[in-house]
Amino acid sequence: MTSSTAVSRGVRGSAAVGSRALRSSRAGVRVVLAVAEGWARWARRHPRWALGLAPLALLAALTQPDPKAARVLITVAALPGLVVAVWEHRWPVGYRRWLAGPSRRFGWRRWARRTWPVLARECGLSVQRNVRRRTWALARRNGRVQVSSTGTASEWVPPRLVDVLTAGDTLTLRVRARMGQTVQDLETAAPALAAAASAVSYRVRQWTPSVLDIALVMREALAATADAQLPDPLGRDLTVDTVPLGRRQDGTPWALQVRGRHTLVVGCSGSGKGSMLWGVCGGLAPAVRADLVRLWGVDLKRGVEVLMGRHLFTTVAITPSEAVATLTRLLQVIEDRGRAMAGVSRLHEPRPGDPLHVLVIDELAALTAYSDPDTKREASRLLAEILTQGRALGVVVLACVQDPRKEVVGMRGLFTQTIALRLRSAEETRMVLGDGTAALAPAHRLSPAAPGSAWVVEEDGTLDRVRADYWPDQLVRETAATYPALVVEETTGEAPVVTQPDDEMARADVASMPTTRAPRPARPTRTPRQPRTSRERRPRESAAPASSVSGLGSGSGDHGPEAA
Ligand SMILES: Nc1ncnc2c1ncn2[C@@H]1O[C@H](COP(=O)(O)OP(=O)(O)OP(=O)(O)O)[C@@H](O)[C@H]1O
Repeated sequence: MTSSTAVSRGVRGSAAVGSRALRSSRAGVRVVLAVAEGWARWARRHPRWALGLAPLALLAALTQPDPKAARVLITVAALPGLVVAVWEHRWPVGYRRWLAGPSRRFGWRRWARRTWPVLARECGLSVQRNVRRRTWALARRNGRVQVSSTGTASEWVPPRLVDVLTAGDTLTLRVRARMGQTVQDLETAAPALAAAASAVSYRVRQWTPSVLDIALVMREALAATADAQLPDPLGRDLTVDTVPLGRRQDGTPWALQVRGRHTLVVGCSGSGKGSMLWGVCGGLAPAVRADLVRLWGVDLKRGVEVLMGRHLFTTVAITPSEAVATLTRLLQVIEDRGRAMAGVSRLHEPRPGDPLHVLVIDELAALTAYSDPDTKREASRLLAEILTQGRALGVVVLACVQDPRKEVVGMRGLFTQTIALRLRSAEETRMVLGDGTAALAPAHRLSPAAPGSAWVVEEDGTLDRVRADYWPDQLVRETAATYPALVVEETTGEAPVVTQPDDEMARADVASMPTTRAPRPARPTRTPRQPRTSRERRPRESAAPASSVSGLGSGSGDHGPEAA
């Protein structure tokens, strides 16, 4: 018995010693991990320092008399920082995705949750209330023993922070208005919250009637220029609803709705209107090649901008009379299509041969404000008709202008979406984006160092900051050469000529163009085209436009003469 007890004691004793050793080694591992994590965080914020400290730690270790201490020194002082710094340097994308991004977002969430009571109070969202509190303590009062006592205390009551969400570079505070408060009160405090969080900008979105999302953009994702790429050929779905134009302020892609929208792009000189124009024209290029879209260009600044990608356009007008002829032709298209669609369809569906017509006007003011009175009057009348009737019939307008005043763009209100590039004043921002937007979407404060940046109004009424990708001249030429328009029309308003541009010729032509956007001395002369033989035409693509000489692109399929 004695021996078995001794044995069992011995076993228990050794087990206890073992488990103690295990516990202490686990604790040691936890300490090492905590130190490494702290190190990694520090090293992430200061990668160059971390990298610089590694040789110092190595030096210190080499001069250590005790080799064990030297090893510990190297491990603790240098290794985590070194690993992080090397990771960031060699694999920046993975580093940002797996370490820097999550750790940054974790920090934002923790900061928001911890500081919310103070944040809400300092930003004017909390109220002070007197509350009755019961405290539990034994006390003798008036000869009686009391277990608890009640008293009043004053405390700050913030609105409830329902959730804290992070995605990309955005920290979103989902806040429920407290009793007696409205979401407008929460919205008013958004600039102060953004400033307290050192956010680059913010946007608000009503989640429910009493809950507001305040999205704080914590890092500037739009600082760097991004070059556009040659668009991919059209997919099978043949859709032209939106065109990708660039990035949003949270780093996600930004696409513009084209079909069913008239777009007005406003920005002062050098703000990057060209990026928007080529973003749309270049983005639609594959659809142009499939005759799913036809681009009609009006550029009264001698065609400097639009002629850069001439092959993409069905027609280009560079004089006031040509512009009026172009607008007249488009109105004719609207009338023909309207007749064909009446009672059949209420919204035009583009298809090859029955395309979406996009009128692209580079400087609208040159047509509606600075041309001679007759042209001005006629052009404004025609454009107003196109803007009011064209949308559902598959004729949309994209116009760029520097000055948004009513005397310059009288039909400003007829555009269904606006893009505010850098503007000159808060007043202009209000004119372009609407009342009350100057504070929420300060387009007049966009940096001249970031051309192509703009504020846009989203479908749900929220405002977002975006930046268009840059279209260098070479890319414009290459895109035009790769996807030349199938149908080319003279600007005099004559019947369209269906052509199958010779790709080789187009490329050679493009290669010989000047490399900068220098004004051309004169418009390239074009010899009247001879009708082509049926063998030269593409059977399907040519059939529709050829038969629609007077009704260019007016409905096909279900609702158009081309259906026959
Ligand atoms: N998205 C962009 N990203 C970076 N740089 C850009 C971008 N868009 C334009 N830029 C730069 O800004 C310059 C001016 O752009 P752009 O010619 O498009 O301005 P604009 O608004 O059309 O001016 P203007 O009305 O005087 O013609 C360009 O030469 C280019 O260097």
